[in-house]
Amino acid sequence: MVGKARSSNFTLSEKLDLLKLVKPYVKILEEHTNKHSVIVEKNRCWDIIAVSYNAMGGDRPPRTAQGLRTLYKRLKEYAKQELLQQKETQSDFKSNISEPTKKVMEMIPQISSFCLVRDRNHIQSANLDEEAQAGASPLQVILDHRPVAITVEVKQEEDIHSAPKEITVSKGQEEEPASLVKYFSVVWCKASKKKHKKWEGDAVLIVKGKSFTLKNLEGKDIGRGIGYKFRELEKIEEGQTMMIGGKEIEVMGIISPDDFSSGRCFQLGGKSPAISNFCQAAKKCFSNPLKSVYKPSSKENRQNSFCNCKPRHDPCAPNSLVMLRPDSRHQWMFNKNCFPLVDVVIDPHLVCHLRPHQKEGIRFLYECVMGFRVNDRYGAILADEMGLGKTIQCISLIWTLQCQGPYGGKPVIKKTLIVTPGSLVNNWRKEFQKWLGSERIKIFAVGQDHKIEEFTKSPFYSVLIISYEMLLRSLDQVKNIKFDLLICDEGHRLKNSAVKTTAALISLSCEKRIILTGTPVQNDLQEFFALIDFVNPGILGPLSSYRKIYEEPIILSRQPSASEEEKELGERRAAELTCLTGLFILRRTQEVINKYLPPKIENVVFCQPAALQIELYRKLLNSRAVRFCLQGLLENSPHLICIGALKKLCNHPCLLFNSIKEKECSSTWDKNEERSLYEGLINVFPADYNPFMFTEEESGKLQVLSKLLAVIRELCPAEKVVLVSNYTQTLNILQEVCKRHGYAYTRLDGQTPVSQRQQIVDSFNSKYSSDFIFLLSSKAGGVGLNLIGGSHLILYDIDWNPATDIQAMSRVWRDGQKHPVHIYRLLTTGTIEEKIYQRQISKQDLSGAVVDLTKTSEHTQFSVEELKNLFTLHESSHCVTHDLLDCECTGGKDHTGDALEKFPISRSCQLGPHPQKSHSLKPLSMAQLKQWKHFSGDHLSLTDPFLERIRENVSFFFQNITNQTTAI
Ligand SMILES: Nc1ncnc2c1ncn2[C@@H]1O[C@H](COP(=O)(O)OP(=O)(O)OP(=O)(O)O)[C@@H](O)[C@H]1O
Ligand SMILES: [Mg+2]
Repeated sequence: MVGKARSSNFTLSEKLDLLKLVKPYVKILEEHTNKHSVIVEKNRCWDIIAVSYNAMGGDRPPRTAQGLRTLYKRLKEYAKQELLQQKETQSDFKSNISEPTKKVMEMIPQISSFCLVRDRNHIQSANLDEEAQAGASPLQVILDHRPVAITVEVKQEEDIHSAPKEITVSKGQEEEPASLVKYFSVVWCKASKKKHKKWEGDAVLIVKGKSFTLKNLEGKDIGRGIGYKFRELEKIEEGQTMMIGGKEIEVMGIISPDDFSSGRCFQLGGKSPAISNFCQAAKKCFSNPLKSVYKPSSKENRQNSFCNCKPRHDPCAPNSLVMLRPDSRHQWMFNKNCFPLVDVVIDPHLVCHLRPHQKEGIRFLYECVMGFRVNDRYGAILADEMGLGKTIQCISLIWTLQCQGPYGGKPVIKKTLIVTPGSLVNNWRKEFQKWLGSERIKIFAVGQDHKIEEFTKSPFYSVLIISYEMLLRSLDQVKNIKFDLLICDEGHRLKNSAVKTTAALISLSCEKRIILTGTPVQNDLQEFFALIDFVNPGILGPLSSYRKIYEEPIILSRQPSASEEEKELGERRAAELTCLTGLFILRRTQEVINKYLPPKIENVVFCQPAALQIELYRKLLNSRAVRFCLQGLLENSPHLICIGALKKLCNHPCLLFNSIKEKECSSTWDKNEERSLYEGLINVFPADYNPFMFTEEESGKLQVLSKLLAVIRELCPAEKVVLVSNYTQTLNILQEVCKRHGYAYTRLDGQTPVSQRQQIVDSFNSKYSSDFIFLLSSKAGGVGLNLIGGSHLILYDIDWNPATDIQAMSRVWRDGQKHPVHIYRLLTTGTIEEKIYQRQISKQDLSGAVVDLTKTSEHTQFSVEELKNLFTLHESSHCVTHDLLDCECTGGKDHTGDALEKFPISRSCQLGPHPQKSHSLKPLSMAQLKQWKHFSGDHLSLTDPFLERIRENVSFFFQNITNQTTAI
């Protein structure tokens, strides 16, 4: 398929592809061949090459069509030689070719590979691999598919520069046109009479009726005008040069509405990543085309290298997991020494343990880091939901790349760096040992007794595991080690490129980068950019253009006031962004492993507040501080102090008592906002109140908890409980309860030394452990932990951020869990806790609010209306959340609501509407909650023995069972 037939019908994308294709040729030819300044007029495709080059070049545009033709001839010659070469593989034909030509040739795979990517995505789907396999040389295939062989008609330079016509402003007589919108790709410069224009850049011209907008390729408006003669605007066509709004423009092509609304016309622009990276890639190609793939030394005998070209494991064995073979483009770039292709096969020792989604995940990671998926990009984001085994997928990848490779079987990597939260360093080490034993691979986990120097000195270790904190401290040492693969576990923390950790990781030169995260990465478009830019630097262009092209239209389209047009544009841009990034992001939901897991019984338990709590609550709501807040006097954020106090009270009144006493003693008490909140509150407590002698009866939730622990102990004596709170002080109270009841416990919170964390986890998970309770501060160290020793998890308090709670709840229901899992989420009826829960499940749906693991309630913004709602106590309701569901049941019998949806289904992802899956770990929505079984505490026959025993203090339950077939 030589491109003749397509010469006159090129889309903008194709033209720009072509520009990228030819630009380096022009440059090189300009340096090394005779310069013939010939203007190409008729064929706009060639023209755009010359013009755009001109826009980037010096004063006098080269416009060297002749040079291009010479180049094309050379390419053809080269192709011929290449074919000959297939017959005489031993001789090194390249040595006969002159230096500049050689350079051009070396660039061919880079250039054409770029075209392949674009072809696949946007232009056509030429099956190059198939043709390559059918015997054509890679180069021949590439040449045949590139739109290079087009007819060139040459005109004299003088012909082209007729004076541009000025588009005239309408005198107001014209009738209003139909608002058809047209888009054009143009080059522009300031108006001048010079013959040889110095084009200043590419742009997109949008013409609508009598008005126009000119946007540069970063999406910024650089010109606007209204009141033009629409008949003239309507007539604009390809090739036309004109003056508009004080700028001279030349129309290079028509942009389809589709290319505009997807934003594709901007991606391919002059300063866009595509070009700059392409140029970089071309440069790199001259220096070291093999990159980190094994490169034989010049002395190395090819014969020798061929010795180990058998696959390490049998690719034909039943159940073998064989990786994708590199395509012709990849071979061309990375197998310059023509090593034989060897199948990369995952070690069967691992494969026998892998779940199907994990096999798919390994294939995905392999293709990303090898650069199979996106040309010259080696990054990936594995965003599987929590507990899906991201660790084993990475271990399989590391082990494979370290021992194998597609070219002559040579290993692709030598050293891997794994950066992870401190509490997971040892978990990684253990997982390596679990899946590979201690002989196959030598792992070094940096810790107090294991200094990084040991790793540097020893040739045995190939994997370094280090915490984010330690990485910062020993960055200089880490930088001195050459790592070929970098894995960032719980990598959503890299979402802010300004933070030190991200900057440190960016400074490592490793190209193959993987981010692992169980938290959705698409909640916030800027954070999304940071993560993408980390794994595949520059792929979305500079942040400024990303904002204009994607973020702004997408966010605008989500505003309630968005016009149909804005909505459509936003959706298209979101779809395009998903499509662009989807090649290297993989996310699977919990559903894929549900079938391997025991049942999960999830309960939301609404606990009646104790009398003392109600009294204190009323008093707090009547305080001056709360009244100020409701008047909108929110300077110094007094509302956050009020919220904090109410939350403490819900956990236990003694926490509030402690706070008041603490403040009373502090020197700033008089000036403190807290004074207006706490005034008179101490009198509500009994005169001899001693917070250390707190009782369970003083807190509704504590009463329920205490009963719950007793019934678990009684009904399932062999099972254990994970008890979660986000507050250390609350954990102290829970710990005291354990002591009082004689329950053996262990505890992990922010203060637990990193070196001890894994030991604590292991000991709890061990069947020999006598611990009944694991006290966990979820925020301080919950991420990534496996607490499968526990089969009951109680969430004592609620966080604003649903992700924090989901993180905590995912610790027990995961691979390896033997018992049915019971999850209890305790909320105090009618209080702020219910409101936070509602906000988690409904408010965030409506606003599309962004959740952030690192942000605390201190960052939460509220309107006065919202504060009014937060600062209301609903004393007479059994469950305000149920009241909001619009459910006609009275809670008197088991009820599963109908599908009536008052609230929209949760959408945690900003990149387009995704259907909510019931078992995925996304925050629950109101509509889904309504589907849960629900009943009031005085319901007559509770079938759940655990709930039966705690009902006395409970006003309402919601229950949902996953994997019900085998439940309880
Ligand atoms: N194929 C498997 N067979 C048995 N157990 C498995 C398998 N895959 C993973 N596991 C176990 O499942 C548990 C969870 O795996 P892992 O810690 O890798 O999850 P994750 O995806 O990293 O979750 P998180 O996002 O919470 O960190 C681990 O104990 C792991 O050993
Ligand atoms: Mg993990």
